[in-house]
Amino acid sequence: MLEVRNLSMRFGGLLAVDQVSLDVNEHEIVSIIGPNGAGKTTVFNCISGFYSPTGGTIRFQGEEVQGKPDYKISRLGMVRTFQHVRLFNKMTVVENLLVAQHRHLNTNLFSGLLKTPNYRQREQKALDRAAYWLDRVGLLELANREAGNLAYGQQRRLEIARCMVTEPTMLMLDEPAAGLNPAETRDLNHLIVGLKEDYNVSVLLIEHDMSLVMEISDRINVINQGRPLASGTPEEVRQNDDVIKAYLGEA
Ligand SMILES: Nc1ncnc2c1ncn2[C@@H]1O[C@H](COP(=O)(O)OP(=O)(O)OP(=O)(O)O)[C@@H](O)[C@H]1O
Repeated sequence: MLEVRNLSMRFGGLLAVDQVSLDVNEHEIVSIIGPNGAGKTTVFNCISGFYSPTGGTIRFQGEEVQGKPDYKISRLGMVRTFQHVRLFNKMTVVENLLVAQHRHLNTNLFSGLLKTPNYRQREQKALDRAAYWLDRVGLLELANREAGNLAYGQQRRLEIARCMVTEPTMLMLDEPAAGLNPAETRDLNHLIVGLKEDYNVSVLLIEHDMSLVMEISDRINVINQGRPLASGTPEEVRQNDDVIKAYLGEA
């Protein structure tokens, strides 16, 4: 469903991403790993429309999307989280999920002002979806808390719920386990696998926590200094000499 070919991104004199190709098929969890500064987040930013890549093509469900703005890409069904949590801290937990749906649906201003029956119906559906996802990620009891007051692990789950209320077909997670304790990381593992199994979303994941990556990934792409280093199943990548060298070099 996602097909990235020869993706490149140059920032002035720095070639941060150099000819990276990767695929995500339906019903797959695919990870991107690599040492710090390898270019993982830049790849994400190009795919999700935050950057316009300087080279290569990105096809999502057959359509070329490179250079399209992020809101258009998310409406095609590809949504992401960020390395650093980006919630509306002063809004409540449930409001965060309602705003996400409004932005996604491009709600017509006039139908909103006039509160047409159709608008009310959509509002109710948005609320139902928000409640459903809060329950699914274990935050329903905290629906009316300010998002900024949640514990860090809860904020991470809320971010995932915020993606899921828009009913994506592909979820992109940028270091979702960063800052989580081992128990929270285990819960996250179950949550991500559950999203794939129960809602048929494909997942593209950047993650430094190797045990999580190895456990849940169907395939892994390794990049190093912007360039593709290896790809394959967790077992293949684990045994790849270049990968071992790159990681030992970093340590
Ligand atoms: N907007 C930007 N302008 C200039 N350089 C950038 C920009 N974004 C990233 N870079 C550079 O591109 C390179 C790759 O960065 P990137 O954040 O993609 O790496 P990463 O693999 O995600 O790293 P980490 O694991 O530390 O998050 C780095 O050298 C970084 O400094």
